[in-house]
Amino acid sequence: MAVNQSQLGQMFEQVLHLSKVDATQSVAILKSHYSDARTVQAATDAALRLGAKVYCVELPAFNHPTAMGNDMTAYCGDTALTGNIAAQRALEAADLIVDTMMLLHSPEQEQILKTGTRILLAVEPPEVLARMLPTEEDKTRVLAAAAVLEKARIMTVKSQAGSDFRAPLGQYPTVTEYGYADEPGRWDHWPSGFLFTWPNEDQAEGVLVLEVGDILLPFKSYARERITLEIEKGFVTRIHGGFEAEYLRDYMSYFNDPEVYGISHIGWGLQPRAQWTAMGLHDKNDGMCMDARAFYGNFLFSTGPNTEVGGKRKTPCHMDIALRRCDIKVDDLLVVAEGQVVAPEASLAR
Ligand SMILES: O=c1ccc(O)c[nH]1
Ligand SMILES: [Fe+2]
Repeated sequence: MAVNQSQLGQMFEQVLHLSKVDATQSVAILKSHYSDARTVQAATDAALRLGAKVYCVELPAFNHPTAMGNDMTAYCGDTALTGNIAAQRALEAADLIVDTMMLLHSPEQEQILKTGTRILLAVEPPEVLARMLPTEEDKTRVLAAAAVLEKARIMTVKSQAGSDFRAPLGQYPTVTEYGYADEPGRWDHWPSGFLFTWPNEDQAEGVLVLEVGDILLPFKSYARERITLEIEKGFVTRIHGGFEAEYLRDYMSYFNDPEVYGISHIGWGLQPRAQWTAMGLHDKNDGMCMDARAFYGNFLFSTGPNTEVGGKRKTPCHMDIALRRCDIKVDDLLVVAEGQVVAPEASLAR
């Protein structure tokens, strides 16, 4: 199926309106040659219709010689903006940046946000954007869960498969993603609908067991056999299982950087329109598979960079791993029970 340009333009108008775009605002459309032309056009037309002053910043693509695959989360940190001070200043001048080329997990993104500029990432295929068009109800639910997470001192995750993971919290902030950038200095991603934080440095510990069907990004694969990760002092120390464990070990060791094993963001999915099955219906080059990160009731954990919140780990290897059927507790509150969101009440999808 395909979204027509008129529909896509109307959707962008809705999301940019939620992102507080109006005649008082300037909007920069950040792109590179690989940006989706339909998305760039729709964002530009919508911002103009909302009365904003619109400009485009096009950057020559950046490719690191060691980067593998086309998923934009496969190589994090250095981007087409790295070192391009003039372009960064041009972007910092905007009230809102629609990012169609991916700055996420780069220090430059943090520097731009600190100036008060808002960033909305939109790199998924238009049809995926359409299926998960953000709503104010999404924001209400995600913020309700964030109110619990930001006060928590520990997150624990258990599962029938054998996961038994503990992450002391408090050193890092809670990050929410509800699909639009409506506050000064806010980054968000359309589509999304989940929340996360980072474990205190060097304190996460225990075992995470990927069960058959759990998702590994950027591989864009469903695990077909169990993979067991042992975590000590905030780092993955052992990865065991069969072929898929070997594949994960080999991939991570390729970067030849001990920091790739650090536990990065951890949280859970609250988007009922995101589907666990969606990844199986898309090609690997169709975006970054936000369905996997956002599907309702997942436990999403990740490894590698934590520069997004001022952490010291700037490493290019970023694994996002979504587990089903986990029990997730923040302090003593069970928020997800065997993959079903159970609390807080205001975070439940009706
Ligand atoms: O929306 C996103 C996308 C990727 C990621 O690593 C975090 N959040
Ligand atoms: Fe991630």
